[in-house]
Amino acid sequence: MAARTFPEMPTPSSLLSAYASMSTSIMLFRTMFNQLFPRELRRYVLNAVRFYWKPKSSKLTLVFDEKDGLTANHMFEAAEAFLCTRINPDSERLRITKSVKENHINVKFADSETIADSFEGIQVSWTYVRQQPQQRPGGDGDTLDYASGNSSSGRGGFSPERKYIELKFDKKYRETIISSYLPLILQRSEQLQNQKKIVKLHNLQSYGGGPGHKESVNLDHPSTFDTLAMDPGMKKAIIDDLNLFLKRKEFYKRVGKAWKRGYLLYGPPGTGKSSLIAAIANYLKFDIFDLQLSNVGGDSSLKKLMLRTSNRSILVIEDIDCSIQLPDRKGTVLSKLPEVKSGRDPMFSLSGLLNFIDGLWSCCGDERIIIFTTNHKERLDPALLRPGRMDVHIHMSYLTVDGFETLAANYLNIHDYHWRFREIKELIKCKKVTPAEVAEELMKSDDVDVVLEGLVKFLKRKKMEDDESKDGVDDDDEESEVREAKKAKIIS
Ligand SMILES: Nc1ncnc2c1ncn2[C@@H]1O[C@H](COP(=O)(O)OP(=O)(O)OP(=O)(O)O)[C@@H](O)[C@H]1O
Repeated sequence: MAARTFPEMPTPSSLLSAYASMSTSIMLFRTMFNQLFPRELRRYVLNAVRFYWKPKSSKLTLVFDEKDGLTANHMFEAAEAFLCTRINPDSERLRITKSVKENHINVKFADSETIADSFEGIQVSWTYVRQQPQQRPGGDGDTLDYASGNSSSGRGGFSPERKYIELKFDKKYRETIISSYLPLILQRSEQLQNQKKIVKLHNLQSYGGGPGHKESVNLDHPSTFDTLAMDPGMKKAIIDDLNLFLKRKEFYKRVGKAWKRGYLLYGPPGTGKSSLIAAIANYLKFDIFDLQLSNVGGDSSLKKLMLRTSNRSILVIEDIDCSIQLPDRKGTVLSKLPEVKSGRDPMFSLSGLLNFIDGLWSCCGDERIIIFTTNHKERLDPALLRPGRMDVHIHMSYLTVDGFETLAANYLNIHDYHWRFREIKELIKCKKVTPAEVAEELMKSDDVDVVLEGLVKFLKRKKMEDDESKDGVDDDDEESEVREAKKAKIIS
């Protein structure tokens, strides 16, 4: 068998000299390259190579910075509010906030947490990022104003803390996300803000208050449409009307009318006019501006007060017949201003007032509701009652059987039946009694049987007194209704 021959193996010294000459050539080439191509050109070429060779990402990231320059970025706030409703149950870190004025605790997602969401089948992921203040290059130990996040030096220094939210998704859904998902987030966050809104009661006074006088307080009135004792059909009609009003921004613009709605609430005292106003405010989350017309000196003072009201609010003028000079249908003045101070013009006509408010709100008012209340609808200027002036007239009447059931559920927690109900309902049907009177009877004890027995006695007594004093007085006379209800309120 012939012996196998191997090519001649390089010796270690020849390998070493080849390596040395190659290194020398590379160094020589590098030096020549550096000398021939300036640094900027080299960087440019390198970047170009990197750009074209880098694998392209299929993901797009949208960044919602907390601030847009010096102003708050509404999109950041909206995303933050929206994400509170999307927190994963297995989150490991959450932020908790609450301001003194808020009466609830906010649970928010914390830095570095990621939340997954989906929209029309598109998977997206949200990340909250908080960048600590960083020293800028060129800084030489400048101080940082932690309150404002500003550096005290113009050169270098610290960049302030930066908070932002990142939204990542597949690039091909860019249009859908920007034109549909983001508007949805804005809309949801508005709804959430609205739910949390604390309704305020503002007192519109032209003369200002004394020391310690508060112009606005939180409206703590618990009245809602659920707690209101009134005809269920009427309640539904009011809610539908409010909902329609809210939806009709474009409609009002199209027909060239101020986006406002006027309600006239009338009926005897104690039938729930104020409670209905509070229920409307709580339902819409609109602030209430209470205007005492008797305190208003004239047009200019009224204008100033009106300019203090805000959009999405209810302007309330209670007991309109007592606070303004009202000519009756024949033109004679029925009620006078309690006090006419010198220099003021007391001669407001309600129609004039409405014209004035219309004019003002057409140019600078949105989503406004105006509510007048009166115990004497028959005294109002007919011009005010014409269609188109006050859009809805609501008669708050005496307690009905349905209304009693609502009160029994609210005050006594009885939602179905009690053996006393039959007798009580019969008495309510044949005797005019206000919800306020019955509500007061229902609060007299914690014992349901004692309370209902007391109510039966009260209704019987009222019926007896009424039968005795009736003597030909017309029951339909609204004046007598009011007198009677007022008397009952004082006695109880
Ligand atoms: N319809 C109602 N439903 C529930 N509670 C009512 C109703 N009406 C009156 N009440 C009770 O009676 C109290 C007085 O009622 P409210 O002040 O709303 O009546 P009003 O019609 O505005 O009276 P006034 O004309 O004297 O201002 C309320 O705090 C509430 O507890």
